Amino acid sequence: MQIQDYSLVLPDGRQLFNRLTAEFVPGKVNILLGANGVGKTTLLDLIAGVRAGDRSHLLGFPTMGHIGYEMQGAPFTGNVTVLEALQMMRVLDDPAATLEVADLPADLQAIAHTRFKALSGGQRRLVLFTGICQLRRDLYLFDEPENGLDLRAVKRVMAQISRLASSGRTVIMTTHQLRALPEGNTQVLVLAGQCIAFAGTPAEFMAETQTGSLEAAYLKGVS
Ligand SMILES: Nc1ncnc2c1ncn2[C@@H]1O[C@H](COP(=O)(O)OP(=O)(O)OP(=O)(O)O)[C@@H](O)[C@H]1O
Repeated sequence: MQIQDYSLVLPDGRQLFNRLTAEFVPGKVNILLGANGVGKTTLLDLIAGVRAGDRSHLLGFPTMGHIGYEMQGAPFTGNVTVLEALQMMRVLDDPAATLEVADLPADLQAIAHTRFKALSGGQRRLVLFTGICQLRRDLYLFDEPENGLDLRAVKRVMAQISRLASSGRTVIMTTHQLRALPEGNTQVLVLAGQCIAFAGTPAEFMAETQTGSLEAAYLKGVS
């Protein structure tokens, strides 16, 4: 899955991408890093097809119906319960599917009948994440999936993302939290200077920047 030679100028005249080329490795967690405002969400929106753009620069990506995208923000109205929200997402794949409280991850069972308007921000994110993961998709896009989650929830989310990749699905995620990344098969892509400034394994990133941690590599790599 590749983006080739993609340039984008924003409506206010700022150039966001300049001949950006990126390769996302199938069956891996591809972790997109970069400073605030550098264009990570814009790239995910483009891949997902929720942002208009010249798609001739996108090669090998599945079509929209085969992509699961956890965007920032919750797409449900306040009166929908957690169980109803997950049920609604589940029928996207299988109209006859039913969901019981016992089918939910342990951390969501206790709030299964709570309405969205009564959930915390982190709980809303967890519901949305869980709903996306229960869909069978070839490509999953997660935009800062750890955002607002407590440490235990972050571990569950990252473990689930690792499982998606080890089951052969491709994941592209953005994050600002380098201390809690998915384990296993990961590739780091650093978006800086309007293009992908580095792509490789976390170990290669540290070797290239001659640093001993991913945080140090990031700070050196994007400067
Ligand atoms: N609706 C919009 N209209 C105009 N400009 C926008 C819009 N949304 C985003 N931008 C601009 O596009 C640029 C990239 O935004 P984007 O959300 O992709 O960055 P990001 O790398 O995901 O940032 P962050 O890490 O803060 O989430 C920013 O400079 C932002 O000002």
